[in-house]
Amino acid sequence: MTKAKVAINGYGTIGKRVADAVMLQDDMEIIGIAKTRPNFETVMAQDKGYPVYTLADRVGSMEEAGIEVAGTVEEMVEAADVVVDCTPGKVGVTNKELYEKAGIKAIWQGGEAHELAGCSFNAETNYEEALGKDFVRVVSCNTTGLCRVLSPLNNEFGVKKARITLMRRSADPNDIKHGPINAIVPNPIKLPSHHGPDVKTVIPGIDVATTAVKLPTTLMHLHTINLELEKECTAEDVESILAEQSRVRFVGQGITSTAEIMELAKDLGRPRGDMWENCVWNESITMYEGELYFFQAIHQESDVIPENVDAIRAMMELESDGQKSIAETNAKMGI
Ligand SMILES: NC(=O)C1=CN([C@@H]2O[C@H](COP(=O)(O)OP(=O)(O)OC[C@H]3O[C@@H](n4cnc5c(N)ncnc54)[C@H](OP(=O)(O)O)[C@@H]3O)[C@@H](O)[C@H]2O)C=CC1
Ligand SMILES: O=C(OP(=O)(O)O)[C@H](O)COP(=O)(O)O
Repeated sequence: MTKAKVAINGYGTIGKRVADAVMLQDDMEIIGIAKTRPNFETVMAQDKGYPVYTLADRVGSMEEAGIEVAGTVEEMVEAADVVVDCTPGKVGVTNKELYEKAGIKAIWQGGEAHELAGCSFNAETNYEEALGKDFVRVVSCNTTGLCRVLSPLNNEFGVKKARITLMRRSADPNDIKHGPINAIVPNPIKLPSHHGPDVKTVIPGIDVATTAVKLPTTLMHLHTINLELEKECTAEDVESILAEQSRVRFVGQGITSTAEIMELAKDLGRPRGDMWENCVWNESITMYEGELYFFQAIHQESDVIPENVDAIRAMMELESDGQKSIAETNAKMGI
């Protein structure tokens, strides 16, 4: 089988994880990664055998630091079928012209606007929409977590109204620049937050509104979900629909916090301690005065990784059936 040639532009939190997940698949491979600086992540990429590319004016500084440079970012995209842009939010938009010029497909992340790609993606919800597309955006970690539960519940019971509060980790564990360290910050202060409108780019027409605050934690986001449903149902009915979702994991057995979920991920032997699935406390699933409530936690560093793999498969038309792609990605990653 000819494998799809994948380039990763931006090898940080998301980029390095996408690279490793792609290499686990049979139908795609990494042909290069791009970094701007010769730091430990660049050295690790080289040690793993990924050809390292960089910006044209950074070749010298990379080589001085002992990195073997395979070429410029322009040369990397020329050699690829599809580039996964994992540069920081709002940087990705500046690369569109480069990808168009090279005539290759591109995937952006949730830090970019929907309009950049015109197709916002969540594998469980709209895999088929991305088939053969040139440009796709994998929605942000929180939006991915919301789509994974709202989509099946909407299909089964009809979501009349969704009102969701997101408690966001304020920075990733390796991030030494962002806070707060000792405060709770309404963010954004203007409501609603971007997540509700973002969900609508994947599930058109759904009535969803979100508010968000940032907390002094780095581990995971936590959502309080409140839904009014069209069809009458019990908490058990909801639990059985969520139990069928391969990227939703029920947590209990003494797990009362995001910290214990991260410990579970390490105990499972997951690479980097990643938790790719939404973690729903099934004990929290409650029907109260006719409305549904539950809590879920989202590992921001890793939940979008299998979605990027599925997006590549759809855009490259390696698999036309979304459920088959999800099953393949899950099997290879160990979900
Ligand atoms: N972190 C998260 O929790 C999540 C992030 N996202 C989204 O994923 C995207 C990437 O975020 P994340 O991985 O956290 O970001 P990081 O800051 O961890 O990584 C960004 C990478 O891009 C590189 N980079 C910076 N500037 C450029 C440039 N001009 N050209 C090429 N590469 C560049 C950096 O390299 P260098 O160090 O060499 O400068 C770094 O490797 C964003 O859109 C974000 O919103 C989505 C879900 C979750
Ligand atoms: O995609 C994410 O969050 P989001 O769903 O709140 O936009 C990531 O956690 C990155 O968010 P950040 O912009 O707070 O670094």
